[in-house]
Amino acid sequence: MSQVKIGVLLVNLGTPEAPTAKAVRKYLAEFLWDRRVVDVPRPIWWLILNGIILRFRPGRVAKGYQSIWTEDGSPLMAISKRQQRALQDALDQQGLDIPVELAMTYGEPSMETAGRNLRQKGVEKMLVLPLYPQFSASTTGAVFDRLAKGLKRCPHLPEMRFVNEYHQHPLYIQALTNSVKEYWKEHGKGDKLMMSFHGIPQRYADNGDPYPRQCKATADALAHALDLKENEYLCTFQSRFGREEWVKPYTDHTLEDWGKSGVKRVDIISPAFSADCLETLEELEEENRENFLEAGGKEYHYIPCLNDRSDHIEMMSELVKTHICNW
Ligand SMILES: C=CC1=C(C)c2cc3[nH]c(cc4nc(cc5[nH]c(cc1n2)c(C)c5CCC(=O)O)C(CCC(=O)O)=C4C)c(C)c3C=C
Ligand SMILES: [Fe+2]
Ligand SMILES: [Fe+2]
Repeated sequence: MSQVKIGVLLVNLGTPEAPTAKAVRKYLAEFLWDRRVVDVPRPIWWLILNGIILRFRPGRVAKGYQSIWTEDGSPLMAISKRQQRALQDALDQQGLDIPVELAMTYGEPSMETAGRNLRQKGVEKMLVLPLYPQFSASTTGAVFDRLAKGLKRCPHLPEMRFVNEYHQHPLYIQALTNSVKEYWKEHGKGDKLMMSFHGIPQRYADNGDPYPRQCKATADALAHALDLKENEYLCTFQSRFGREEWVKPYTDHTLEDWGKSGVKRVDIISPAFSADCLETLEELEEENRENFLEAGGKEYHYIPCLNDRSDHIEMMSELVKTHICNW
């Protein structure tokens, strides 16, 4: 390894500062104005976003955040901070002098704040690790854009490396496998394992976004590691937004079909999220549970995200070491 100091920038999406309509409006206004997320031409989108979405959605979504909010704030933020500290400890314990900072694509801590902190610690080479196992232009691509924007006025750029994805990394698949096996050991095994990934519009996939293909590859690798037969698991997509078609099969529709067709127990895991968040704790734990049970299902088991599990942190540490090799 070189003598020049290397630092790690861990990045996730961002979350509202409070579970209030005002804070959610501020968050959604920034997030949904990003062309990587919504690519509708700006004048039309400005009217829809400001005239409709930011008027009605924040109040409803704030109620969702209220139902999952913790003493340490939004789960996504609290867990991301724990991940940052745990990765820092893991690198320290290996005798590696590599500072780790956390940044969010939207809101705080911003790329500017985190970058400044790394610079103050003497970092000249920066490894950017977006915590999205599957590459999507709407998430990983947005990290890249936001980073470039944050560095626009920087007079001396750090040298950079960027982790695009790790959807089939053996330690990622291993950590997912461990979490499912541990869950089954404690709670027994369901009739089916649903692997529910956050969706994207089908049009984005048609235009070349590799995300759904990588989600399916993750799902198959996990099923293989768990020794599941084809009819024992399914890769589905959740969290639709807007009216256009999103990648299928849809999580909610599938759960309804399964409930109606006599599937008694479903176990559900969401491998695209490195930390539990609104989309898992509210949409999967609460909303979709109800969908399945109302359709006739009997038992619904949500398996938590990898969060700050030690095997997840070990995977991050290995990713860091591999990507800084010969630098
Ligand atoms: C895991 C990867 C994610 C992809 C891919 C993704 C794509 C994507 N998302 C939206 C719109 C919304 N997503 C929202 C919440 C949200 N999304 C992700 C991750 C991915 N999104 C996370 C981790 C979260 C939760 C944040 C939290 O605070 O807990 C929301 C906000 C909630 C709501 O209003 O429903 C929106 C909106 C689009 C349009 C998109 C792909 C184009
Ligand atoms: Fe999203
Ligand atoms: Fe959602």
